[in-house]
Amino acid sequence: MEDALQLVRNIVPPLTAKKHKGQDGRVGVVGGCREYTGAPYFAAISALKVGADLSHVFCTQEAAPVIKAYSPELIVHPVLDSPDAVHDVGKWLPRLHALVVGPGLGRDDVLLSNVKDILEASKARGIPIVIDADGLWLIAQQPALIQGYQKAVLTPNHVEFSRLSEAVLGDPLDGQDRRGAVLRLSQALGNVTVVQKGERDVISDGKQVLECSQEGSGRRCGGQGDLLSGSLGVLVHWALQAGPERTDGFSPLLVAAFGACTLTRQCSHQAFQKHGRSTTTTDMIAEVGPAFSRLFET
Ligand SMILES: NC(=O)C1=CN([C@@H]2O[C@H](COP(=O)(O)OP(=O)(O)OC[C@H]3O[C@@H](n4cnc5c(N)ncnc54)[C@H](OP(=O)(O)O)[C@@H]3O)[C@@H](O)[C@H]2O)[C@@H](O)CC1
Ligand SMILES: Nc1ncnc2c1ncn2[C@@H]1O[C@H](COP(=O)(O)OP(=O)(O)OP(=O)(O)O)[C@@H](O)[C@H]1O
Ligand SMILES: [Mg+2]
Repeated sequence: MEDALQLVRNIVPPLTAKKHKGQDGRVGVVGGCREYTGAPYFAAISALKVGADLSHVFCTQEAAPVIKAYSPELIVHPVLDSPDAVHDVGKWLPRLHALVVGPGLGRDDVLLSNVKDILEASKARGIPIVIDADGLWLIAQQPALIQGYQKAVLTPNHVEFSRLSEAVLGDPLDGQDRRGAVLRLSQALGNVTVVQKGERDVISDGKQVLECSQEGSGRRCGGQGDLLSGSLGVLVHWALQAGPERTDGFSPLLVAAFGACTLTRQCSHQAFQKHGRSTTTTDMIAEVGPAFSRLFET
């Protein structure tokens, strides 16, 4: 654990007067619909709190004013259900360092079809993509969408992992061998990085397996996974920018994923110490700064 933490510290960019706004990360979150506005907000604000300079949300028209009202810090585009959705998101892609696809996306067929085309356009540009929540639903329907794309990280929870495993390997989940199951899924997807969240988080790029057992808390309130995927959006950019020499031969995406898991669990731990059973994801987001300093700036 300590060795892997050091690798995360190695990818954190220094804060200097020589940089301009945007250099430490412009992240886009694709998600947010009538039912779910909290999830894309949690992901996008977490990216900012970890250290991205700009955080965009691409959501449906209806969700946009709600998400804007949560925070003046987010740039919110009400485009995902428009007939020109792919064009409207596509014109921002050249300016984005990473995309987080899925938090609060929902499962509407029109939205998923737009997201499919957005994924294709992002891959063509080589943009790193974190796929979570309903984005993983889409991947379970069409694994070919992400097959072999080495700049993708999937962040399934228990149920999402079983669904993917069934779709890709035809296997019901083997609960006994989580490391083997994650390794196999990653290999079958052509070395896409997979983060299986749970009591311990198991991470693999199809070659190596890391486990994160940082102390979290017993609270299982919704939104913690969104904090993880949003944080990972920034860390993936930082890790790729730092390159494999700073990650000691480990895949940069593996190191970024380990960082996001450790950070999320530490936020949960710190928030729980203050708020106990009433802890919510908003309390965890308030801990991102202190948790980050404690883990990665020592
Ligand atoms: N505030 C917001 O806007 C938030 C919005 N969110 C958004 O919601 C959308 C749907 O996402 P989702 O994760 O709720 O997925 P879904 O497939 O409906 O599965 C839910 C069911 O799966 C089960 N289950 C879950 N974990 C399990 C486990 N470890 N082990 C075993 N079972 C487990 C459990 O089933 P049950 O216990 O009821 O049988 C649970 O009810 C997505 O867009 C997401 O981003 C969330 O991000 C939260 C905050
Ligand atoms: N049993 C557990 N014990 C400790 N930590 C856990 C446990 N299950 C999940 N976590 C942690 O909670 C965070 C979110 O994981 P979870 O499985 O709840 O994601 P999720 O279901 O996608 O969340 P969301 O509600 O945001 O969709 C991860 O950092 C994970 O490490
Ligand atoms: Mg989730």
